[in-house]
Amino acid sequence: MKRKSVLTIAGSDCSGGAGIQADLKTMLANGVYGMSAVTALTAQNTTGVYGIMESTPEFLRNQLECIFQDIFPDAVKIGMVSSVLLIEVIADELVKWKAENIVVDPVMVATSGSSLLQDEAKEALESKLLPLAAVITPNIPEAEVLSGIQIDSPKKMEEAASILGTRYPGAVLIKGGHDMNDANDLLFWRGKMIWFRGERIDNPNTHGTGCTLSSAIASNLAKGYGMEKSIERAKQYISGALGAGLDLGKGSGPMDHGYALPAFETKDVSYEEE
Ligand SMILES: Nc1ncnc2c1ncn2[C@@H]1O[C@H](COP(=O)(O)OP(=O)(O)OP(=O)(O)O)[C@@H](O)[C@H]1O
Ligand SMILES: Cc1ncc(CO)c(N)n1
Repeated sequence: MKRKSVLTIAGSDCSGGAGIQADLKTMLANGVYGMSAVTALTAQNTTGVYGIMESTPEFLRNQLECIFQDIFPDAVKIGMVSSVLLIEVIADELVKWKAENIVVDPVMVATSGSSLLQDEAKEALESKLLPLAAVITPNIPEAEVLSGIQIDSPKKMEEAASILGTRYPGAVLIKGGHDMNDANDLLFWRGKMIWFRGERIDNPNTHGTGCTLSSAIASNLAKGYGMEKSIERAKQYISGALGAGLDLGKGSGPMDHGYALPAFETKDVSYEEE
């Protein structure tokens, strides 16, 4: 039996809610075979990022070669890549292997406020990775940095999307999770603006929402859905994962990636604290 496969190139989150761990859980839940090339180990939890240890460029290349030579991914999601040399290796490998359906989440700052991108790497991200993407998925602060304009209204989101959509060949999805009123995301694609309306779910546990959305989009593209359908289904998935109301950790906790999975465990594994 064959299955569509997706590769994530991102950082590890030892607390399991974001990064590689969120990506692989999302891929499993969305019916694709997940693979990972680790760019960095992070020591983090729901309250913050306390350490980063990067992969060497050589070892990242080694991981990518192993993957592409063997199980060629139907889509690739790129998350945290914090240094210029790692960005160069990724761009080089993706071009060499003619990777398709590339989703770039330009991760700059974690939900907890910690920086995940070195200053000089921002330019490399812009010039080397964003041009390879079928879609880029900045949140509002990232879209402000990339477009150079301040975003304080839906009109400004449209302006930033159009600046980025004109600059890069792929689609641009600006995520509205940082808008406190609702959770509407804006897609600029092939000259059209398309709003994806999302009801804001009252849940403070949003660790890893960005990683999860981009992995769900990559999974859907791998399965052959078009761009709009892939985003629509990814939003449905993330709303379900947030709405499931998992509550773990002392800070902004993780979502329930497995909310829609038939689990092997038949006992009810959820419980309320006394
Ligand atoms: N409270 C919420 N209710 C419903 N949808 C939400 C909520 N918060 C975020 N989302 C959705 O989650 C997705 C990710 O958006 P967000 O802006 O949070 O990304 P991000 O900032 O990159 O995430 P991260 O916190 O992982 O860095 C978007 O589709 C957004 O609309
Ligand atoms: C490893 C990693 N990637 C991305 C994010 C952004 O949420 C995070 N917190 N950690």
